[in-house]
Amino acid sequence: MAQFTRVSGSVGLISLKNPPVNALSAVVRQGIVDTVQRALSDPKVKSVVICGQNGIFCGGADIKEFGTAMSGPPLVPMIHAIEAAEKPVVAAIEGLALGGGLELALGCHYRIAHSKARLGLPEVSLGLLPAAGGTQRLPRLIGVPAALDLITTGRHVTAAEALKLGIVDQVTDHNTVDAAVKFALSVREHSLNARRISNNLCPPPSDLDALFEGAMQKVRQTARGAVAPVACVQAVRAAATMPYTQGMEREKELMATLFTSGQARALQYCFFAQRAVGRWSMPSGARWDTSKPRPIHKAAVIGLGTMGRGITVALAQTGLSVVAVETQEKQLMEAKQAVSGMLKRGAKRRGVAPVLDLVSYNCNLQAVADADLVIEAVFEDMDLKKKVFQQLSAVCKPGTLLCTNTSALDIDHLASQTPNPELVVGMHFFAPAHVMKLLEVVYGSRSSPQVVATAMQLGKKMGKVSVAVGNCRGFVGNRMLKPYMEHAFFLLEDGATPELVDQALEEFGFAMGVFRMSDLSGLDVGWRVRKEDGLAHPGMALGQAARVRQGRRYSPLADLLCEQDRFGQKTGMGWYQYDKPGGRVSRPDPWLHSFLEEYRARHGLVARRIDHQEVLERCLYTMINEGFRILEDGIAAGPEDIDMIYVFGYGWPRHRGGPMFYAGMVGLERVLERLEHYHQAHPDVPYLQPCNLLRRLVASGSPPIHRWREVIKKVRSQL
Ligand SMILES: CC(C)(COP(=O)(O)OP(=O)(O)OC[C@H]1O[C@@H](n2cnc3c(N)ncnc32)[C@H](O)[C@@H]1OP(=O)(O)O)[C@@H](O)C(=O)NCCC(=O)NCCSC(=O)/C=C/CCCCCCCCCCCCC(=O)O
Repeated sequence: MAQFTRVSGSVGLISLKNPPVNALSAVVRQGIVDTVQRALSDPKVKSVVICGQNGIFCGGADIKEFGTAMSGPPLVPMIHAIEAAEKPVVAAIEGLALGGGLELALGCHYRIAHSKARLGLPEVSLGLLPAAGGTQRLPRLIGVPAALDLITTGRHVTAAEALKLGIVDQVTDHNTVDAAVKFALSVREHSLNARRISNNLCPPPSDLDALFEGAMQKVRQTARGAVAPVACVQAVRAAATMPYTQGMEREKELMATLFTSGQARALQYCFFAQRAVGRWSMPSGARWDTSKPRPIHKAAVIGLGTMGRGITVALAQTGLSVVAVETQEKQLMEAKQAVSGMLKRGAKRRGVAPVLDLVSYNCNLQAVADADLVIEAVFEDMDLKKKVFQQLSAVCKPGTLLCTNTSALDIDHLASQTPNPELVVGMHFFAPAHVMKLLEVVYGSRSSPQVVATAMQLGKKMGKVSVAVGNCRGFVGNRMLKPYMEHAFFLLEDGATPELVDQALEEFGFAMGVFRMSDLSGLDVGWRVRKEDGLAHPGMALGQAARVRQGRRYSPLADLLCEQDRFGQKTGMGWYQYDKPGGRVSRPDPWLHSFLEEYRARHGLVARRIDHQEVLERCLYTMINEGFRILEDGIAAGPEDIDMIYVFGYGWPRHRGGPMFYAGMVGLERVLERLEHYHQAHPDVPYLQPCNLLRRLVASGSPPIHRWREVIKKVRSQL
């Protein structure tokens, strides 16, 4: 709703009230329409201030309403009426003015912001564009280049930047509403014509065509198939080339195509899913709102390889004091230099002082004795990790949380090495750990809810999207990666090339195709795991049973490359070739193509034409099938958990919502039918066998994703 009061004799104060962010719901819009009308018709009111309650101006349109039938007064005429008012209207911007909130402010004649406020038009990240006049008013106010930047990236700006750009007229460190009221009193007699942004022309850029071509090229390169950034450029172009009324028509037309698109639905799903994963639960019934995190003042990191260094940086940047431990002096000094460099660069980027003093370095494990939480990040080797856990149990003060950064190992087994398994939890970071947004918090069968809550809260403080998952081989992310990668290998056997598979996946929107990703992370990582599992050892790939292991289809292709030291980028060759070891730019490798031909000939395989659809179906549907198994097993509480893990940790295109959301978009019947088809063709690949939960969802009429949990619950209760 919106409240009206008269203050300082002649200022009508309209206050938006819709906690937590004063989103412009139907009720709020109606409230604004009513109160503006009241202010304009009251002869005692000479000027108007619009503000938001609880220190927040407005977080924009109510995203929850997007999926429902529109009701209440529409935003565009509401903002036009404000702009057309004959009394000066001033926006008092505290906290946030985002999306429709900023568009409302742009319809006002003046804008006063608090110095701590943030402003932006983030609609693009919801698959939309600022369709309440934002694409037409902002370029007229601040010029095309700056408007293109804000609208196509959706980035928020500080009040200081907003002042510099010309979005706001004044910034205050004091009470914003008081400042706005004072300002409103001072301008009550002023002429408003020049203050109505829609009356003005866009400042003409020097070379319009080149500017928009450049902008279009940039968004196409970075958007990975997302359509909203492209529509944003088109809408701003309309502002630069058309009269306001026509520009508004174009804005509306472009918005109409986006509004009902699958991409907008996917991105809005991601917005809510990202928040939903914070409301975690465990199969025991423990939950986020009943489990209190423990205070952490001092943390420790054991093992300062790539992961340990990134974790140290991420922890220190939250303001925690960190003890970083590496057993060898030389490695410790190298790590110190690397961590200090990362902290300095990070601080420079964020315009703050580096927190070098928060990190102390030590070769002696005894130094962690008074830490509240220890993250072990030594080499991925169970025996080594067990030893570290035993030592930590002897050294740490009672009650210290013991966390392991493992990507697949058994948390329960590690916990059993300590006298207090309830204090053990997995914290699976993604490289580089100070940059990547995902954290899998892995609870074991005995992890206490309080420990899970602490790890989740720490993840949040580090700026991560933390997802609580159960303990199984590979947890969620890597467990689903296995069938995905395995299928990519099978596709090579069947006739594809790494380039073809990667192209299909990159056109789908993945940041990187599976083979390019494998070259980046190193083929030796998976090889070591397969050797430990008894699936690979030298010579095995050549024998009679080369393509069958443990009773199922197996592709030894990756093992054969490893046997030739083709570990990917680090050795300058893998699925692709590179200029030099450590090179980043991949090129197709003729050697690899001949190798594949010889391999197929040796095994009597006849290459056939594989198209992009087959690549996507086989790679993605097996991955999705495994996702359903994960839900069935209770390893993830809901599909949102899986989707956020893939969006934030594995380069899944956000505008496709995550693998489980994508399955719903494709249609669960279709996914089931294709899995059945491929399983019939490849009965020796168990991953292709559609899982029970998928069948049950289809049998239940393929409910929308927000209703899957009901079916999941039933399936789990029958296990
Ligand atoms: C920065 C934030 C605002 C706050 O962040 P933080 O403090 O960390 O808190 P959160 O946990 O994120 O949020 C707290 C809770 O608030 C909920 N929330 C936040 N913002 C919104 C919102 N805008 N709407 C609804 N709910 C919101 C959030 O979910 C949390 O709830 P819960 O605790 O999880 O329950 C941060 O939240 C943030 O970034 N928010 C999003 C800001 C944003 O993106 N704003 C822009 C919204 S889109 C917009 O404004 C669009 C405007 C133009 C609309 C024009 C309409 C014209 C329609 C034309 C249609 C033509 C089509 C015709 C088709 C046809 O023909 O049929």
